[in-house]
Amino acid sequence: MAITKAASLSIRDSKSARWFVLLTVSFLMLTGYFFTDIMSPLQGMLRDQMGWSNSSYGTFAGSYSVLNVFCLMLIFGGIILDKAGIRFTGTFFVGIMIVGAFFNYYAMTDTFNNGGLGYDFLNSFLTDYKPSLKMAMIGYALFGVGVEIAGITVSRIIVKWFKGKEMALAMGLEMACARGGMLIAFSASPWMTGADKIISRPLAFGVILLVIGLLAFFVHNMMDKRLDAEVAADTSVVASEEEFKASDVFLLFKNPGFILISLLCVLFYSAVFPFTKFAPDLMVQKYGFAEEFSGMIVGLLPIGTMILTPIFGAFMDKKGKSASIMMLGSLLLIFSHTIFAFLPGNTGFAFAAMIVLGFAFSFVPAAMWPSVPKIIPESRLGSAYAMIFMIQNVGLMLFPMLLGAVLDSANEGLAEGAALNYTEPMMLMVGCGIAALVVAFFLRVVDKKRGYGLDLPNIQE
Ligand SMILES: NCCCC[C@H](NC(=O)[C@@H](N)CCCCN)C(=O)O
Repeated sequence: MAITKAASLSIRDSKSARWFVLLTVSFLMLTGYFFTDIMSPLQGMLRDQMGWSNSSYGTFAGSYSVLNVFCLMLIFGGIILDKAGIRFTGTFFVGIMIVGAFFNYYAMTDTFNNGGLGYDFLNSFLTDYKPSLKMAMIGYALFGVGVEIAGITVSRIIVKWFKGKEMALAMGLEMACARGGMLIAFSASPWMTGADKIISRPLAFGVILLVIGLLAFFVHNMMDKRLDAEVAADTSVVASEEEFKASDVFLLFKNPGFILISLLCVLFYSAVFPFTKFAPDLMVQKYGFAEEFSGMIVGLLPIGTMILTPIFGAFMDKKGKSASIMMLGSLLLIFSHTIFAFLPGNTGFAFAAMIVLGFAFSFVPAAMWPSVPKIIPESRLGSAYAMIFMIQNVGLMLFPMLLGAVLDSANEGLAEGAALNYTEPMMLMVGCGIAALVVAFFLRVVDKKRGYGLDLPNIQE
């Protein structure tokens, strides 16, 4: 439903109400991102205790996106969101997220690995893959559907409450909270396994946190219901019902701005999230950090972005320049990965590269997500975010698998106990950065030609 004219004040005009709504959904995303990265600093333990190779670990990390890509789950999610609304879609898919997380937890328990429910079945086929890996992949794939559609729903919620107001700041703050979840996962997960290194412990905590996130979403639902009731009762609001058709999804591809922003999204994020899956191990292997601290070094990345994303968001709300900032962010991405790939394994370089990556990972998301409503009409935003996420998920599926496979093949025949060489996997990341920069350049050109206003401020006076 697109609101074409709002005459009287509504609950969304109350600053405290809309910021409170933001708090509830941001907390939900924090819990989701926490679980997403909960296994990332445990790659070494998974190798030692579960017998997972680097390729197996990469396949697990990529399984996050398998259902999203092959079963088009994000497209269905976007259509459900546009048809059934925010409250139903959010609640249902947060539920899926919790179920998936529970399976992922179960895969790591002794109960399962000592022949628990499903073990024999999963052990009966594709015997090269451990049952723990298969069960974890089923869980993570379901979780990936839930958390991605929850993310699309949250983007839609922020547009609903903040359009024409502090939208980039709100999106920046929501992403900052989500990064807070990553930070806790990277720094706390290895410690949570305890002295006896029990992998299932942090996962159990993650499942409980997700349930609390669902409760926070219920609070949002109450506020959303009130806003909808106000809109329905306000006769001065003309709501134009644009009936959504599945074929509309294809219309998105007639829009060059949409194509370029989707491409930028997949290239940029493929060089960030898949990298973070391997980054703690990179810190151990290349820079010689202890396993317990490796996650904390990677945690510098979300810390930086938590501070910078809202600041850049607020800047773009007032001053604009989003298209140019996306180019700058892509350039910094190349610098950072070049340091990881080619400079010596000196800890100073590790910190420097992480800080540069922090700037890149703040610039591009802060500029890109609030740019989507400037390119796509509000009635199709659910489907547009869904399609962008779906294209992005192709990268999130392939790149961890590729990184794991390249890492294994580059280190074939390595002496027992010798450090893994990460140069080749990191060259892949540099390649993504270069391609992202080229796409960001064309996006800026197309913006100038078509007048999307990407370089204009978000706040309408
Ligand atoms: N309101 C902005 C939403 C996008 C934030 C963006 N998240 C994604 O792109 C997700 N599709 C992928 C998240 C993967 C890790 N959980 C972000 O920058 O985090």
